[in-house]
Amino acid sequence: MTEIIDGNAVAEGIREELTSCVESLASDDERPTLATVLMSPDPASETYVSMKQNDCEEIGIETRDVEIDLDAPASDLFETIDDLNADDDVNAILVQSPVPDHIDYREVLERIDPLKDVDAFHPENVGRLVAGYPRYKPCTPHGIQQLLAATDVETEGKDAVIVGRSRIVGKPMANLFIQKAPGGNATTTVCHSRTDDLASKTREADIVVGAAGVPELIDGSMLTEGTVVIDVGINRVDADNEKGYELVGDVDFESAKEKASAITPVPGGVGPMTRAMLLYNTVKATSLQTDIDVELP
Ligand SMILES: Nc1nc2c(c(=O)[nH]1)N[C@@H](CN(C=O)c1ccc(C(=O)N[C@@H](CCC(=O)O)C(=O)O)cc1)CN2
Repeated sequence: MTEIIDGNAVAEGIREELTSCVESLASDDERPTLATVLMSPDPASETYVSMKQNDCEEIGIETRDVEIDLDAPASDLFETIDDLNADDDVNAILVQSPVPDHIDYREVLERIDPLKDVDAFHPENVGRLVAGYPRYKPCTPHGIQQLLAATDVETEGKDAVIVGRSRIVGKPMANLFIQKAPGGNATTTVCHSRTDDLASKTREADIVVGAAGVPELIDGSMLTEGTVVIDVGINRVDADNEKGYELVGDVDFESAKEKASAITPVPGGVGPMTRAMLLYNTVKATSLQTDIDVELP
């Protein structure tokens, strides 16, 4: 029987545990605050940011919501980040990606105070992760580690194949999988658009992580019986319904399900975990900044 991994349920459990951390910080007058900055040409970004704000509200994290016009100069965004860096009441900053073409995303990431960088995309935080002593783990790959743990999937000694080499998912996922730590110790291959014969790589895997941003790139014919399949893709494809689109993963769910021992759906798999781990990092950021210990899940 294939297990359908319920990301909403695992995320709900994590939110419940984080609620007591938030209350403990708040009882010391240090209620965590997350600032979200939205200047994104992707219509989906507004939805993601508002979901993140709702999650914060649910567990008692305060939010600051900044929206910047798409055609505003880069200096507007940089001044916003500077102000949030300097604001002692703000513990965590997130600039939703993608940003418009006239903004240098690298400059954005380098501008955010690394202690408030709850996406963990600042070079200092990336460096710490690569070196093996992460301050914050990037939300999506951390969420995947938590999903695998909740499903009792052992990574140690397993062959993990990641399809996609993005800054947000592919690269940090590989770094977490190769760490000498729980949820790591996997023999890890990173595939990408120039990989020859992708199917020959995915067929060798015990765990496949689809994170290429290509709808239904990975199908059942590319998998071996018993593989654990984690689908990171959240692609909006045109559909004849009220919204005008439907969400499709990087994995062809129906055919992959026939081979997988466990598989994440889209929606309801990795997406809710990305949001839950943002809350986790916001709580951790507040704890680090205030020297108040909390017991993170
Ligand atoms: N600054 C960041 N930008 C982006 C990140 C990120 O981690 N940090 N990741 C992605 C998008 N993303 C988070 O921002 C994200 C995408 C989707 C979901 C989610 O919960 N999806 C739901 C379905 C939502 C829907 O109905 O459209 C699901 O899969 O069930 C959460 C976070 C790019 N940008």
